[in-house]
This record gives sequence, structure tokens and C-alpha cells, in this order.
Amino acid sequence: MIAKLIEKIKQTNAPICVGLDPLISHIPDYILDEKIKKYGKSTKAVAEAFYDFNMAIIDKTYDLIPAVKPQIAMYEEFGIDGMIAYKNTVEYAKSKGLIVIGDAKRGDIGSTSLAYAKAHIGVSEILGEKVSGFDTDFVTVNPYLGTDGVKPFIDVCNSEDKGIFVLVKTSNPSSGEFQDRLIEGTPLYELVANKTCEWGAMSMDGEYSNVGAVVGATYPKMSAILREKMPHTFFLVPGYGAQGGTAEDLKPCFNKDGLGAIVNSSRGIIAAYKQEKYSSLDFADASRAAVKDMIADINRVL
Ligand SMILES: O=c1ccn([C@@H]2O[C@H](COP(=O)(O)O)[C@@H](O)[C@H]2O)c(=O)[nH]1
Repeated sequence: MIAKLIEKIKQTNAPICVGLDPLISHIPDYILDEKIKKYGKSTKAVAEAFYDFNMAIIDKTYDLIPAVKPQIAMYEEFGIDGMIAYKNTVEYAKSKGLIVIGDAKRGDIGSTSLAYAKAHIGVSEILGEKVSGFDTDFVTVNPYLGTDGVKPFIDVCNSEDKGIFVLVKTSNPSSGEFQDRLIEGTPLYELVANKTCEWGAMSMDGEYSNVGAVVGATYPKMSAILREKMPHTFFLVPGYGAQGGTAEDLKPCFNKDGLGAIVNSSRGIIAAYKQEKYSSLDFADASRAAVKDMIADINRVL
């Protein structure tokens, strides 16, 4: 699957993904009001509003970008209705030819990880009939439980041609609390990077592995160390824009050929219409303009 993602990045010349992380506060009033009129102040109203919002953003951006990254938490907040909106968003994005990176940060003991892997990137069998849960192309994985918690995801990557991004160095302010701790002189995030490379060797897809790494844009010095250590690992890079990461900060995440990373922006794109020059009626046009600006900003430093 990583080879497909790289192909799409080359076609679009856009190493970016749009983060579909809707909040009620992002949804223009006219969309939410219509749903509330129909369904009352309910989880269904919000979920349907999220789906309409996402479809409009996808419609205005799919020709410019290779991928989207829906954050499952934003949907899960609204229970079953939210999860239906998540699944519908995944399906809609795929119908537009986009690659979908499900940001679910899953990982557990082996048997439970296998269920998560099947749910997000795999298939399950019901008396011989194959069905899929969410069917995203990639899912993010929390490596805290170690190899037996990650291996089921790799097995599913291999059987279904899918991919994962393992949390290696996250973008948040407290990420160093554990990830930077030295263990016999080596920071934990580097140990996780070494393991991610080992895991990656089990699922190569061309020059890169289907086992990628999440590396935050907000720690460029660490990104440079990781880029050097992990030449065959593709990076999913959150933290650009709303979290303060700049194009210059992203540069160390890329290899010399300008490949090796895909940068996410969520609020910076889906809430771009909140800037003064736009009205809520133009929210999807504002997202398109923000995508174009982001692509130009990143290509400027590559
Ligand atoms: O280290 C990480 C891992 C994941 N994320 C997720 O990416 C987006 C970022 O949203 P922005 O609005 O562009 O800040 C969000 O879904 C996070 O859960 C991350 O930020 N950092």
C-alpha cells in the first residue's frame, strides 16, 4: 500500500493529507441547523452534519491531494452515529480515489490487536463470507505493548496490501515525558524507531515499508535523527500549522529525493474559513485555498 501512496504523492506533487477532524464548532450553522431541524439535538444530527461537511471538503480538494486522515476520536465522541459518519467518510473519500489513513492509534495484546487490525484495515469472515469493518488503507498503531501487539497489524498489511504508521515520536508538548527518556543511554523513541525498522522489514513494498512511523513536525532535530536511522520507513507527520510546525521544520522528515513523508494538517485546512476573508458559506473553498497554500509552502523547502 505504501507504493500506492507514493504513486499518488508523485501524481499530485503534494506530500500532504487533509485531516478530517470535525468538531461541532467547525460546522457552519446552516449545516448543523438543518440536521437539528430533522433529528433534534442528537448524535445523529451531529454525525450527519460531520458527513456533509467532510463530503464538501473532499469534493473541493480531492483533485489536489493524495490522501485524507480522519481522526476517529472526533466521530467516536458521538457514539454509533459518529462511527457511521466515520465509515461513510472513509467510503466517500475512497470513491474519490483518495487513500485513507485512519488515525485510531490502536494496539493491545495480540488477540485483541488482531481484531483491531481486521476492523480497520482487514477483513473478517462470517461463516465463509468476507466482510470488512472500516476498510481504511492505513491505520495508526500504538507500539506500547511491543511486538505481539504490532505483529497482527503487519500480518494484515501483508494479506490485504495495507499499511500502518507506528507512533515513534509524537508532536504533542508532553511527548518527551516517556518518549525522550534514556534507556541505557538511548532515548525511548529511538528504540521504538529501531523496532519499527525491524517490523518494517517484514512488509516491504518497493523501496519503503508498509510499516511507517508517526513523527511530529514539532521536533525537527529528532526528525533528522529518525530520518537518518529509518531510510526505508515512510513518515506520517502531524503538527504542521495549528500545532506550530513550519515548512522548515518538516524538511528533515524528507529524504533527499523529496519523498519519505506525508504531512497532515487538520484544523489548518478544515477550519480555514474562520479567517476573516471567508464566510461560513465558503468553507470548502477556503479549505481548497489552504490546501494549495500548504502544498506550495512545503514544496518551497523540498
Ligand atoms: O503525534 C501526533 C499523532 C497524531 N496527531 C493527530 O494529527 C491531527 C493533528 O491535527 P491538527 O489540527 O493539524 O493539529 C490530530 O488528529 C491528532 O490527533 C497529532 O497531532 N500528533
